[in-house]
Amino acid sequence: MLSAENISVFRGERLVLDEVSLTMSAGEALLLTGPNGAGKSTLLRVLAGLRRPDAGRLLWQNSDILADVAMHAAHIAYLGHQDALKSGLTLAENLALFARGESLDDACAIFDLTNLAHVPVRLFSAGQKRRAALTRVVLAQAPLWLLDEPSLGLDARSVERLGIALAQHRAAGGMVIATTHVPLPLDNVRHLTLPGAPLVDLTGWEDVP
Ligand SMILES: Nc1ncnc2c1ncn2[C@@H]1O[C@H](COP(=O)(O)OP(=O)(O)OP(=O)(O)O)[C@@H](O)[C@H]1O
Repeated sequence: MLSAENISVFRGERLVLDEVSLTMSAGEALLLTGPNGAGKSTLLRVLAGLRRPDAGRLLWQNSDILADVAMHAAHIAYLGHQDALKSGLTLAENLALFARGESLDDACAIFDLTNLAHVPVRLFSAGQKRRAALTRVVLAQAPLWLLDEPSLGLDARSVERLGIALAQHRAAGGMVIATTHVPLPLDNVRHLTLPGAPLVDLTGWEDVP
């Protein structure tokens, strides 16, 4: 369903991803691992269509994703390091922006946020914000979840809930690609380890958006 072929990305003059390839089919899960700076988040952003690769091909059901990145947005739910919630709005208001007919009460219960439904998100703790952002991922009803360190800041019970959400998504034919530095509650998962640079080489360092 998703295929990435020989993806290369430069940041400044530095080759961050060097001909990375992967394929994903319905129900599969892939963990991206590797040291800090290896390019895991960069690869997720490329797969989300948020960053164009410098070389390589991205295919969704054999169609070129890069030819119509806007259309690809409907296939994915992306969770970055930032939780991308509107801090002045309550949780229910944030979720209402994404709900497609689902009950907001049911949505708030997925990560046990019912008691916070009408609290402005700016008052949430880091873990509560992460749970809210994960709720949004579930509500997106997208076949491909791209999750950058999804368990960051979660307590043990919330990690369990994440495991349930991931399993339900996969059982319904969904796919998951996640970066992580810690074990995630995922059965039957493949791993792709990005090697990272052997040395910190600041030659050619440049701030690139
Ligand atoms: N704005 C930027 N300009 C230039 N290079 C950058 C910029 N942001 C990140 N990089 C470089 O891109 C490389 C890949 O970063 P990326 O965030 O994808 O790594 P990562 O594997 O997700 O790391 P971590 O485990 O720390 O989250 C790093 O070597 C980093 O130095």
